[in-house]
Amino acid sequence: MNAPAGARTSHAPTPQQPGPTVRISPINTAPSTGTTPSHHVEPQWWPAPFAAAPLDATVLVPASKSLTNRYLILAALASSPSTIHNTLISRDTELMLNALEAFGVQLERTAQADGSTTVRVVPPERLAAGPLTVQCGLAGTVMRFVPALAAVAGAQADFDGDAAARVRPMAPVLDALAGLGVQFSFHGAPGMLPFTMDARRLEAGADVQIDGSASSQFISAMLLAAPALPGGLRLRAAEGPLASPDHIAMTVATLRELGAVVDLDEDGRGWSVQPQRIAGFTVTVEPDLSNAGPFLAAALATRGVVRVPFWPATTTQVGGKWVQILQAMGAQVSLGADSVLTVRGTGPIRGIEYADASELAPTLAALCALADSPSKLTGIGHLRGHETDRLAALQAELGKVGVQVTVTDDGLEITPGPPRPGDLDSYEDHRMATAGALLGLAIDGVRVENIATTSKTMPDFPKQWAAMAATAANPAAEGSR
Ligand SMILES: O=C(O)C1=C[C@@H](OP(=O)(O)O)[C@@H](O)[C@H](O)C1
Ligand SMILES: C=C(OP(=O)(O)O)C(=O)O
Repeated sequence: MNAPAGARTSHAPTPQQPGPTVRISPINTAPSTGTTPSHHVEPQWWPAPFAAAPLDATVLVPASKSLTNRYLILAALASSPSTIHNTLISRDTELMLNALEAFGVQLERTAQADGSTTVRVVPPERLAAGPLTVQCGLAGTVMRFVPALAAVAGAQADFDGDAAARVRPMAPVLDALAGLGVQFSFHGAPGMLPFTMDARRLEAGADVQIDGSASSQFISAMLLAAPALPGGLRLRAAEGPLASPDHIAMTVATLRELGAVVDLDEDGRGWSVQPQRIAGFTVTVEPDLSNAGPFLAAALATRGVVRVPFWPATTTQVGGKWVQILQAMGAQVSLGADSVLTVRGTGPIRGIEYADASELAPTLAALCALADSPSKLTGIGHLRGHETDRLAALQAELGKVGVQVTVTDDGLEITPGPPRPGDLDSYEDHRMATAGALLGLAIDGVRVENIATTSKTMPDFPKQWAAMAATAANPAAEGSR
């Protein structure tokens, strides 16, 4: 992964010919009305497709949110233009693209013949220092990563997001930036959105300590900005568990891939990043392996076959762990020389004990709900601060379909029972919505509220899910992009 700066790094096939440059209509980034408590909206119920027979589908999964938003931040900080092939276009990445434009970054989108989008990122000589406004929606990567970018820009910036974003933890990354001389004024609860920051007196950092127990994104934010900070950065995690450690490793790998020099302390809890201007780069974003999860799990849930093309041979995505997880739960999994991952469900689903599932947890919990034995998920206490309190949400929603869920200090114990139909709430949480879809595939009579919330990372989810489910009735049909 240690390619020289500016090297082409290829993860998935690069679109062959650039198509015409067009302005692609942006995904709606406005808060959905359901997040505004004062505004009553009728719930939109989506009848989840039920598969009465095994699936036989191939699903083209769109690009990774986590990699797209990391590459976008690093392209904004680069010394020359970058080209990001297979950029994810979804609510979270539109919010990031909008934020970059506020800092004077020029973006040129090209629609490719294969349906993917290439974004050329042209950073300004100096990032704009505002005053400017950043709308974070419910995107953790925007609300945590962009304040660090604003610090590097020496900017004055207002940050806000959805109602649900205003209760997501922020303080550790803001404290770390305050340690570098950034000033904050909070307009709601201290340490939370909305706030105004003033980074005009940014200082070179000595050692910075950061609490990484509520989200890995605090550490990732500081590391992504680190090469551009005066003097680089020496960062140590404070005592306590590290949330979603795979995402920190992804950040380090992405920085190194683009030529940054990052040294890791022996205990894995400290990072030294040298100051440097990263050169512009060309990359192709991998498919989102976390979003592949519900589709792959569907093979197990229906004792069918699901294939995902362009599966990377090696990856830093936590979703790469689906291979081991699904095998442990009873699936046959193979990765062909053609990079197609094939998952086959042939028998009952086995329960699992699993640590650090991170963003895979809602889908995994739904699969555990369909198993023939209990499961235990640990290392996910911090999911209380995700798009919603996912531990409470999973307990409530799995309970509706007959599953007993105990919430522990750092996870969930899941004991399946006789399944029953139910109406499942999604809490403005894309992964609760996709977990509901998976349950509905196996349990007849499930409806999911506000399936459109999947636009956070996968706007075509309902269409692709329906196409996959339709292969149960007609084994010749293929799930389509
Ligand atoms: O850096 C990232 O891209 C992410 C880090 C993780 O956040 P947490 O550490 O808050 O779990 C993950 O859950 C989120 O979906 C994406
Ligand atoms: C936790 C998630 O998102 P975010 O990047 O908003 O934290 C997620 O996608 O599961």
